[in-house]
Amino acid sequence: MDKKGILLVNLGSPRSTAVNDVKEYLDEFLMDERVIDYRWIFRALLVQGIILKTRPAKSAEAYKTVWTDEGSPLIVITEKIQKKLQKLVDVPVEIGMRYAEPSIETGIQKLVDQGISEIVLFPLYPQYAMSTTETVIEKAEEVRKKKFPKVKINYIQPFYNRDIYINCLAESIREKLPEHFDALQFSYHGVPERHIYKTDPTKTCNLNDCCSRDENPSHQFCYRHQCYKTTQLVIEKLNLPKEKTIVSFQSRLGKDKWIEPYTDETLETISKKGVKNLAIVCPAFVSDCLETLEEISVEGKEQFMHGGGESFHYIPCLNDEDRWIEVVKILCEEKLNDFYLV
Ligand SMILES: C=CC1=C(C)c2cc3[nH]c(cc4nc(cc5[nH]c(cc1n2)c(C)c5CCC(=O)O)C(CCC(=O)O)=C4C)c(C)c3C=C
Ligand SMILES: [Fe+2]
Ligand SMILES: [Fe+2]
Repeated sequence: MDKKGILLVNLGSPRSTAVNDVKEYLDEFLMDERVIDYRWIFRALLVQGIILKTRPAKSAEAYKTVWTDEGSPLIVITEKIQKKLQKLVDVPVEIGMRYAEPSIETGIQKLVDQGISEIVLFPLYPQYAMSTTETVIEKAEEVRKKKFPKVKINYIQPFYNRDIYINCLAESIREKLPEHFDALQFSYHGVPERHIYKTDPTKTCNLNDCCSRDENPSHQFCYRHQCYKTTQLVIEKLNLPKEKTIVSFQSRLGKDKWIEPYTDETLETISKKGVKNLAIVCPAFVSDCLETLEEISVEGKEQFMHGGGESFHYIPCLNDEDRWIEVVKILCEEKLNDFYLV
């Protein structure tokens, strides 16, 4: 029988906080046509001609504030997830990053070196976007066809609305919520509006009321809907009144219109609406990273306090919590079993 293995795929981080390493990482990341989706020549002009001239130095400073002795939080946490999962399953588990090292190719190679020919690949993103799940699958397929044509890969689909995930996220939030808070904010990574229009096969999403409708064929590829759905399901589990919750989108880049409302603008203004004590969680990320530890916990806190806020409580990602590892195990096992059905 063919030997099976698991590859956990996360976004990836620079090799170090040196400006040149950050530049190399941003170059690979932003030249991905599913991240900056302009024609190659315009993408190259924007990324190499403008962004990479100034951003690497600024981002390197930001990375220095979150970097640990073991390395980038995102990589270190993904390794911890791998180690804990490995204790629970009887097939080899490796990790791969969409950008930089250890790459998806390195991860598949490590599995192949152990005699594995059937891989369950888990993109560690709850919600679908062309810059999340889609780019991971595209890259893995490119690598598979070029280097490992005999290997079969079974992909785990976005799990933003799965009961086991929602229960896990809700319990994790419940444990970490402070006793008193005026609102719980769900801040998701943003994407340009154009990405959502582009990936909507039904061309019906208007990025407005339709994202919060219960049934709509566009939802399968609508990142904004999936973020709202995760939020709705979690607040139902937590029994929170909807008025005590806020959804927003963070980490804009460039001049395009990104999905709204924007986290930074929300943080600066909500105290005027009576939110003085805020709890905030970032469910687009399963592991803490630059975007949560710096952009939200540090910059976001400053924005909120500057706007008149009184207390700011950041709720960490699921990281390597045991209940989350259990969910990862169940989702992987479903796909491992799929191989037996084919
Ligand atoms: C969680 C899902 C993510 C989506 C969707 C996403 C889209 C997206 N990101 C950029 C630009 C940048 N993102 C950066 C960091 C970053 N992004 C994600 C996740 C998503 N990105 C993570 C987990 C991280 C942190 C990585 C780490 O090492 O900790 C960065 C780099 C940092 C910086 O310079 O600010 C950029 C740039 C775009 C343009 C985009 C959608 C089109
Ligand atoms: Fe990002
Ligand atoms: Fe939508």
